[in-house]
Amino acid sequence: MTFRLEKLTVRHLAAAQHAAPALVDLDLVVEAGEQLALIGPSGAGKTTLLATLACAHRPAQGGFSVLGQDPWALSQAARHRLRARLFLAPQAPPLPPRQRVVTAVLAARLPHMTLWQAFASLVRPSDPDAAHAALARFGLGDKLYARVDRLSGGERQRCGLARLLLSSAEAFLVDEPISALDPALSQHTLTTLQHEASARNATLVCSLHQVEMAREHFPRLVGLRDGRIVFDAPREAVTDAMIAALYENDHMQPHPGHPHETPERIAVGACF
Ligand SMILES: Nc1ncnc2c1ncn2[C@@H]1O[C@H](COP(=O)(O)OP(=O)(O)OP(=O)(O)O)[C@@H](O)[C@H]1O
Repeated sequence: MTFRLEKLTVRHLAAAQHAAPALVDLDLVVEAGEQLALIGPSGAGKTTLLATLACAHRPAQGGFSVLGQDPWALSQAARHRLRARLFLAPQAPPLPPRQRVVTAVLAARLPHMTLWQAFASLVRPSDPDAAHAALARFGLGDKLYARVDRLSGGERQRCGLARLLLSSAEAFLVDEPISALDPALSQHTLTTLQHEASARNATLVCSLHQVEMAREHFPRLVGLRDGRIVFDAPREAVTDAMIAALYENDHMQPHPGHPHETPERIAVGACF
């Protein structure tokens, strides 16, 4: 089993005291190698849930285990090792400006390097062929030596996903990976992520705003709204009425427009 949540409640540290928790009483079990999509309106809690699974938010209440361990009962060093077995791909990867794409992609391996190897890899990319192969799978083979601040939004997004291919993570937590991509690239990107997860029997939890893509690609759909799980079902069991209810009056809800947790808090490059 990769994740087990029992009556899990999560509050943002920066949230007002009277504010409702971002996640409330969540019960969720995700088995090793499962692929599921998180869907739900803006502010539902999808990003918070992914960051919680990545051990970036300490839950306020409830039971939580990751790969058989309670991350918050571990020492900091042990939790760091546990995080290195997970990969969180944020919607907008925090790539350092002026860095070359090759260096940014190879940073996925930093958690498994010694300090000396990590330093040396910043000066001279350790394995450009591997970075090229990962980028090529997302159609970015020609950007190996481009500067990350000269990439388009969609290219940056795919550069962040190329990192995932180089990590040795057992679970991929991917936040809206196709929000900046056109329909053809979206299909290709989701398929690539899913193939990679299947090939290494990694768990894949992916938040998506494109409900039809979620239904087409993922065998299990979890609908979140107001921090609660509204449904958790195989795609065949998810009806149009359930989707309509999940998003009902969504257009009336203001977009939260909040800053997410800072990259520093989540980890360098959000790649553990
Ligand atoms: N850093 C933060 N500080 C305080 N509150 C936050 C923070 N990040 C999110 N929230 C609040 O937590 C709740 C869940 O937000 P979250 O970003 O997880 O939703 P989401 O489903 O990912 O939304 P979207 O689809 O718009 O990205 C919202 O009420 C939001 O305002």
